[in-house]
Amino acid sequence: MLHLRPHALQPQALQSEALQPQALRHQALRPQALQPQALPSQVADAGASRPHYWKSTAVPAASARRIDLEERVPKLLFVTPEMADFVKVGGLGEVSTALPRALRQTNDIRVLIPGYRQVVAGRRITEVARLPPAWDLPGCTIGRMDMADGLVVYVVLCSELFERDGTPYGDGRGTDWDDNHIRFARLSLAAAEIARGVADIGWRPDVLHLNDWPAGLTAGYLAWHRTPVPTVFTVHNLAYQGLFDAARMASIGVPEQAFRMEGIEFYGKMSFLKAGIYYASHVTTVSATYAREITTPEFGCGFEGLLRVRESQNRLSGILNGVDESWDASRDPSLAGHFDRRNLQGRRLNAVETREAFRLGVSQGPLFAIISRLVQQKGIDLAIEAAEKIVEQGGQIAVTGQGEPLLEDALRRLAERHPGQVGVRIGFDEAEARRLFAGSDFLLMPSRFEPCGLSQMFAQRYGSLPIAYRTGGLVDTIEDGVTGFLFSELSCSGLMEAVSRAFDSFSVKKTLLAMRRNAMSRQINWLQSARRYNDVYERIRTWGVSLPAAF
Ligand SMILES: Nc1ncnc2c1ncn2[C@@H]1O[C@H](COP(=O)(O)OP(=O)(O)O[C@H]2O[C@H](CO)[C@@H](O)[C@H](O)[C@H]2O)[C@@H](O)[C@H]1O
Repeated sequence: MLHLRPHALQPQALQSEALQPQALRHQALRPQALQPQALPSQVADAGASRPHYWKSTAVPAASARRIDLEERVPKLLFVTPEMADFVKVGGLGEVSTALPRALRQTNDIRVLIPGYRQVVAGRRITEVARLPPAWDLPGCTIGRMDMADGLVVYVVLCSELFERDGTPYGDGRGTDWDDNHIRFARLSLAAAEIARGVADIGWRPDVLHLNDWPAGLTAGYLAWHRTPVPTVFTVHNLAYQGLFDAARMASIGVPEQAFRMEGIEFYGKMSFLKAGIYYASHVTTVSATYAREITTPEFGCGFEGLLRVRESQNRLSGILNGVDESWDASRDPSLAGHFDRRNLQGRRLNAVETREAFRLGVSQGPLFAIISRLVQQKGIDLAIEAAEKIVEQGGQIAVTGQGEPLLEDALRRLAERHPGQVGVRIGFDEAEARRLFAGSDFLLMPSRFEPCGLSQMFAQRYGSLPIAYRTGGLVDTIEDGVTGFLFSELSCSGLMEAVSRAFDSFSVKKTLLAMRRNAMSRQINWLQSARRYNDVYERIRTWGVSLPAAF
């Protein structure tokens, strides 16, 4: 029996998520639900992506060797709702750009992403397969893009679902799309059908790597269709659960038997996140500490019981994210001044430019940065409280990010109260963020929970020392007093205790310089993460897939 309890950590964005009761539509379609039809044969240009050896039986010796090698390279489909090459809302977008590229060295990895406007606009895309409608999911086309560096990206083309103004998840003003269950079921079913070979794109993955709730239902479709393809489900943030009214199950082909605790039911709703956790062969999350934390009631958001079971089965691991090579202060084209850990002079130019951009006065005091999605998770309210004291002590603060309107407003008001001392730019400009990492002295990151966190690692790489709550990936990446500052009590006074130590270090230049150098010396890269993922892929391929008995 699993012990599930309501969770307290759900961000507001989710509370508005598609929970309105909806009539059970198209119930008559359900029996056919588990038998998606064969695809139409008009597959344009599929040959282009199909390895030649699939076409020919007479293979010359040299090609045979190549084929042998090709066949031994694992084929991975990486399914994600965002990718910074095209569009990102936060850290998942960064991961989806960097990790597949690191994994390319040892795998034939391809990415599958929805065809948002930002993905398809002005790009050359080759149609490789068509998928018919299923339940309330409209038909779609699978397109293929070859990125400049050779990475293959498949795109689920369905303009009525994906080509909208806004973010991948909503209108960009805080409201999620009401048909997100259809949109991400479409993505997930496309992934499952590629794995089954029903969507013949001339390539079939050995393993699927699914990311966050928008891809979670893939594992469910595979189980319900009895397709023994191993899957890894990565939780980037347990607080986003893809919760929808159970009345919507029929519209996306979720079988009735799946609506139970040993399935996708979660406190009377259906959860795409739970589909991923329950049906995937292996669950990973993005740091070792968060992997432990989510098995506890404090951080488990109600999934701790199931996650404890996965842990006991050796099917839960924490794999730390990396930092990609573009984070190199000696040659980053976004920076106003270049530097490295031996010569930090160039940092000053970034500080000057940042102070100008954020309308801060000239100052000898420390510059604190906040570079974040502006959501409850990130402890922005604590930072705002602490800001008053930081300014009193001679510090300045530059904030960039966007998110919940209430937090955006509170930050604007903070800047109005402290002209020249606090600068706030709502929105997100990657180059400006990089200059801020490179020009600030400290990064404020009092996240209430943090699965891994990338910003603290970017800050360290650019010599800005993170000040963070002792939680999740922050524990695994910040050494207190050496490469940043950690505090243990989640309150304004807890944060201020670490801020005081930061002020102290700022006044002793030798200490500050030593800490900056320590932080910049941290060796964290995506190849380390890729090796760990490879171990997981290898293990689940060896173990095979056990399908749930009920289906
Ligand atoms: N308004 C904005 N628009 C666009 N980009 C913005 C932005 N605000 C910040 N960013 C950028 O997004 C990234 C933030 O990544 P984080 O990992 O710190 O948090 P996030 O909560 O998004 O990611 C979740 O997934 C990642 C990836 O696994 C985990 O590290 C993390 O703990 C988890 O919460 C940084 O690259 C930052 O520069």
